[in-house]
Amino acid sequence: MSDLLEIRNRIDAIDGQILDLFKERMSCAAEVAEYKRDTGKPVYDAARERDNIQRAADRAGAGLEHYAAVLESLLMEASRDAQYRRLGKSSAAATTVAAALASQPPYFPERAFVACQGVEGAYQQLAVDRLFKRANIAYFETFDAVFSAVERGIVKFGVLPIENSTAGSVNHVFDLMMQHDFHIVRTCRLKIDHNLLAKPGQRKEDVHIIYSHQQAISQCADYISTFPDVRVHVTENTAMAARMVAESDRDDVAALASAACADLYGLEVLERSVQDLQNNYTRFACISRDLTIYPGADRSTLMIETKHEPGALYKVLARFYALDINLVKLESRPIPEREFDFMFYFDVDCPAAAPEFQTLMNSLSDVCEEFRYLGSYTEVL
Ligand SMILES: O=C(O)C(=O)C[C@]1(C(=O)O)C=C[C@@H](O)C=C1
Repeated sequence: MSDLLEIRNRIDAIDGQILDLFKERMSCAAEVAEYKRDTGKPVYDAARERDNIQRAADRAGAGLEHYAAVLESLLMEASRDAQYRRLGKSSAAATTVAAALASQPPYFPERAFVACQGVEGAYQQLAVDRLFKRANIAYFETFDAVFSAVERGIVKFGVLPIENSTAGSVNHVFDLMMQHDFHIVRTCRLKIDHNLLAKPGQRKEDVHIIYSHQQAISQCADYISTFPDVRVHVTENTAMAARMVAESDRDDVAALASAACADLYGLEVLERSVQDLQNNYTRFACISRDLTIYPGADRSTLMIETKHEPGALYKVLARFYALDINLVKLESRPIPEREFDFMFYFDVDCPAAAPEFQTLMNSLSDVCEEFRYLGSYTEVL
């Protein structure tokens, strides 16, 4: 058996040779970039890349072809990246981000006219209060109406729930994102405590109907299962549920809603914090029609449609990896009227002004079918 140290010495020597060749390859890339500057040829050449990958796989032979293909892709990834940097080429998305950064306002507004779904007391309203010091709130019946109000300029901002730590993403909101034009300018995270609310004097033992929003029902599923005989009614939001209980002439109904709703609708809290997991948080997005990047924006959201081929998502992820950009959320939603085609939402952790973010914006279109930049923002905790 060979000595480990001796094998490692051989590996080090091989790595040295590979690195020398890598540097040589990268200086060829620089020459190619100059050629492309003079001729106006695009940096990305899909046919050439396909041939290179095939050649590498064939040459590596059985058992190694996959590794060789991945290695060749990574080499070309680095080559493309260096070429983009050298040429200082700016994609439409990178230009948009640069322009927004150049006209950055000094701070996030304290007062605003804001749209949210539901009625007074809904968690969205609590999120608006977390995001703005003083907000005039316009309530709409649906999430779609909130997007439309922002899109049409009726309000400057809209606030929508996007994900919950217990029940997951608010799929409906993600689906609507595909249909509307908007930007995310801030997000916030709110601790959510659901309470069992009923009319004064009502006993928990007599409750036979519970009203609440689907998300709250999911977050309290174990609690609801402790009621021996109860029917669950889904409402548009939790505050609506509280209002229905207050207006009902029955004496066996209760709502799962915020404690604020008890005061608002003259109800009593029969039981506090009844969600299954005490660590229950919801993230809300503050959207606006215009792209504004406020100071401190260190998170961005991208909507990406990948090619329908093996490794398509991997190539996008490799871009983040190559630029050392951390991914904090990845969500996929089916694209309507297309069979098993998906839209991916990525939240990335990277200051909007960082050079690697500019590089990302410049090079994403090479590895995906389409992408939309939804904005860069700060998350308020
Ligand atoms: O051959 C080219 O046109 C290059 O730009 C070089 C290279 C490579 O590194 O091999 C890089 C990018 C292209 O997409 C194809 C190939």
